[in-house]
Amino acid sequence: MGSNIALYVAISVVCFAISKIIMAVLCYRRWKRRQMLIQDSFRGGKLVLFRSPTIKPNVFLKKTTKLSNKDIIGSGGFGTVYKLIIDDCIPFAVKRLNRLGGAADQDRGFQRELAAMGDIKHRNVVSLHGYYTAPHYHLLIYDLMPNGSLDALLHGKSINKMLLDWSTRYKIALGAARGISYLHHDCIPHIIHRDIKSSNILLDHNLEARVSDFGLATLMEPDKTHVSTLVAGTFGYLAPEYFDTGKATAKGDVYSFGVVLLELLTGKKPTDETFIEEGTKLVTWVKSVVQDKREEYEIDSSLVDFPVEEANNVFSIALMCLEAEPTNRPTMAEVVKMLEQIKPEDIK
Ligand SMILES: Nc1ncnc2c1ncn2[C@@H]1O[C@H](COP(=O)(O)OP(=O)(O)OP(=O)(O)O)[C@@H](O)[C@H]1O
Repeated sequence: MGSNIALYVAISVVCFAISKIIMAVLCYRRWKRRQMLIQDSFRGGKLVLFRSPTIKPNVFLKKTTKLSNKDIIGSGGFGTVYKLIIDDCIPFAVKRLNRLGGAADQDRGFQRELAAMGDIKHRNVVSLHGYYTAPHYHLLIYDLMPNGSLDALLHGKSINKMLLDWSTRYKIALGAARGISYLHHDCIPHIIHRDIKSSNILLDHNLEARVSDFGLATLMEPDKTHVSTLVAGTFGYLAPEYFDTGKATAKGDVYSFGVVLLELLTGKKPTDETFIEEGTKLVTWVKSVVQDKREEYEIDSSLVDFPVEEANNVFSIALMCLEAEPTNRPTMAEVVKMLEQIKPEDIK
């Protein structure tokens, strides 16, 4: 009897171990299939594509390594961004990062991070298609967002601002909130963006928001990230506690998102003198606007026709996000729910 039990236990343990090994092999094979690696012996680099089976890797490699100044669409604290068109019709944005001369194991960490970023797929997050790594630089390959950044639309040429009517602004706010909420709550491990701002909210052909640059702050060495940055993040968007602790948190992202909401509502930059007049902090300013019921008068003057109650509700959400005490701020999942309640008929 006793020996029968021992036999059953042994068989169960062996079956369990075999099933785990089979699962691991299947996962590895699936992962291998999803990643395509091409060695570039000419430049001593390699191209890794996560999920672009329709594109011939050699065409990709040739075009990616031939980008020039005429292809530049912008530049930021991390590097220069180029437009890359494959087969005359498939557009990508390629971000060039200068290498920090890291050791081989640092490089492996970098590549692991990129592979994890490549796994992230959400309609409000800019997808990473792959990367090219060479001795002196890295190239990150993203979807190209044809309508550029929210920052450029809001604060660039005034003609562009006409695209941003009230329902578009609401759609952008909700989309960006969903993208950040996905990074915070649904990605394993959870991702803190660390640099939420209007120039990192890009817009697709339907003016749907896509959060970009997630993970970059952690990929790059802190002191190499941004000129206007204390450690990571951008002045005007940083939560007050960050100046004391230097620690990036999900509630810090919530604060930065509150600043973006204010930008959408008022059309002003977070560094606008209205917000910093005589030492007035952003949160104090919003609080006084909401308490004195002045929201309507602070709305962007280029918004001629908008539902006042909806705008007031967005103001109140911004105020909650900008609470000085991080624990008093809502989570991004709660922000999404509150925004959805403003226009329940519009929710898709
Ligand atoms: N995937 C993309 N599609 C279209 N344009 C993009 C894309 N990624 C970046 N850009 C544009 O390239 C420019 C530089 O972007 P980048 O992210 O390097 O800098 P930034 O966000 O302005 O500043 P920072 O580096 O401080 O985050 C911006 O004008 C941005 O709109």
